[in-house]
Amino acid sequence: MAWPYVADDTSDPLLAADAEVWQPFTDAVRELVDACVQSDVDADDVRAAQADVEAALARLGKARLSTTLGQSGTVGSRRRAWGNPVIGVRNPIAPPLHVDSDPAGRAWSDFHLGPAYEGPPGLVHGGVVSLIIDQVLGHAVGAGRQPAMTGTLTIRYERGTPLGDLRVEAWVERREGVKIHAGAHVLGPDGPTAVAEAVFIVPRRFRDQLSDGIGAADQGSTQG
Ligand SMILES: CCCCC/C=C\C/C=C\C/C=C\C/C=C\CCCC(=O)SCCNC(=O)CCNC(=O)[C@H](O)C(C)(C)COP(=O)(O)OP(=O)(O)OC[C@H]1O[C@@H](n2cnc3c(N)ncnc32)[C@H](O)[C@@H]1OP(=O)(O)O
Repeated sequence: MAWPYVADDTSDPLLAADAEVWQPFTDAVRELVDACVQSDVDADDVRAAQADVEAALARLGKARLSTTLGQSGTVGSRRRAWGNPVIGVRNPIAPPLHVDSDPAGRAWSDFHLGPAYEGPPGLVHGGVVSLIIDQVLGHAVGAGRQPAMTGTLTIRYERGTPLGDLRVEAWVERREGVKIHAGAHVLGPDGPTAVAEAVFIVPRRFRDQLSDGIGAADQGSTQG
């Protein structure tokens, strides 16, 4: 199977200009989602707001991409992740996270989760915790420029993760051929709330393209 992205020739300045248009719009839709789960207005206001949203939908629906955003972007550019549900600049489902990483295989992010991510009362939905951990693990593994996918992800929920300000950290522990073992945790105000172990796999279809790095000596723990 070929590389899953359809590269285009959009320049970085054009992408940046595009992001400046879409970022504020996405932020506004995200606020709309928050209003949807928290507003306490009466039925007339809800119906009027619905008509406004339907008008916006009609305007946006005038043109549509023929592929998903993830497929249509240029490899190596920010656009590839614009639809991503954790970091995507065009996805209001994304909190969004800004993830930092280093070449040693560490990744981390300080982020905020509001009521749209609630599971148990006042706490983050466990699936959302998993979503965020998976993404940031992907950055830790991807920092070594390995095209790897999550093979197995095990999460131990130590205690409820409170809505609000949180931090996630992930690290590559070791490599065994095409398998990359990594760890992660989510930190709340009282310490770790969820601790994860993962095995990422360099998919069969990418192995031939990767002669460097794969099967290299163990990297050792890089937990910060
Ligand atoms: C893929 C394109 C990625 C390109 C990325 C490029 C650069 C990266 C840069 C930045 C990245 C930044 C952020 C990343 C963003 C987000 C991260 C989110 C990650 C995800 O959200 S990703 C979606 C969920 N993920 C899946 O959708 C996987 C579905 N699945 C498969 O696509 C296959 O199933 C696969 C590939 C897993 C294996 O298939 P395969 O054919 O390549 O494997 P094969 O049989 O050859 O096994 C070889 C050795 O791996 C062992 N092994 C096999 N499977 C295993 C498993 N599941 N767990 C543990 N070990 C496993 C065997 O036991 C054997 O081990 P041994 O050699 O010791 O016997």
